[in-house]
Amino acid sequence: MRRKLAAGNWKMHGLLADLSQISALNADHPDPATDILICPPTTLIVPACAAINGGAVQIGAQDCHARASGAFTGDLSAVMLKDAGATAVIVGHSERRDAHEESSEDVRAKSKAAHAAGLTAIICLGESLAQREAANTLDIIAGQLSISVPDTAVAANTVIAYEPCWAIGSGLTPTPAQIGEVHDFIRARLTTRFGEAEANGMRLLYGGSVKPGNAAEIFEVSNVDGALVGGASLKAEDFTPIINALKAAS
Ligand SMILES: O=C[C@H](O)COP(=O)(O)O
Repeated sequence: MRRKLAAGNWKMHGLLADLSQISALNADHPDPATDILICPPTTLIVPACAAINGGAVQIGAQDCHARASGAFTGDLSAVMLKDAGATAVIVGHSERRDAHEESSEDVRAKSKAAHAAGLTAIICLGESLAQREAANTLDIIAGQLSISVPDTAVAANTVIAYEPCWAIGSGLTPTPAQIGEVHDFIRARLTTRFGEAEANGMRLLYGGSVKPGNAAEIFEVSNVDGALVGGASLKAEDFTPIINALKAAS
């Protein structure tokens, strides 16, 4: 049985004063039936780990460099993120694929670096609106999946997040049938590549405008093992109902 995962991606939001939101989540979910992960901006990883103080909430990062160290001004390696207290790192988010022109080859290299550092890689995939309207969604997902996921992936170190670009921050969400189609497809592809035992253990998250009001319906969809949540993860009062909906679906 896969453990459910509620992951929050704070993106470029959050100051020291906002650590109180992480403390509140930590206090409200002392022994979660689901895994809870917050990926704050990198500046908050160390103080967030201190705020959690051994509690159940885990702290992750939003990106890493593919190399462990070197002359890469402004970059951070997976080894550094692990050293700071992160347990996971998001790679291949569409905002990085778009704004930083990251390719699926880049994402694979970053995922490999995450694995080598002992971090869980949360590998993001998703189609644009034009690609969905052209009925190319599954082809796009197949291509991103096969290139972005490295051979070092196993159930214990890899999470796949399906995030349709057009659903991110837009208030739009695919129908449950559309989400289920993509998640079932991803599971089948992972099974072909990694074998049933390993693929069955890999968690698949849905991301894109998950809110307290639609979370329960999304978590009923087959092969949805949790969510990667942006805006609604910033406040504990918004994220907690999503976590509770996930627990209820477990
Ligand atoms: O990583 C999170 C996703 O981009 C979803 O963001 P959102 O929940 O604000 O739509």
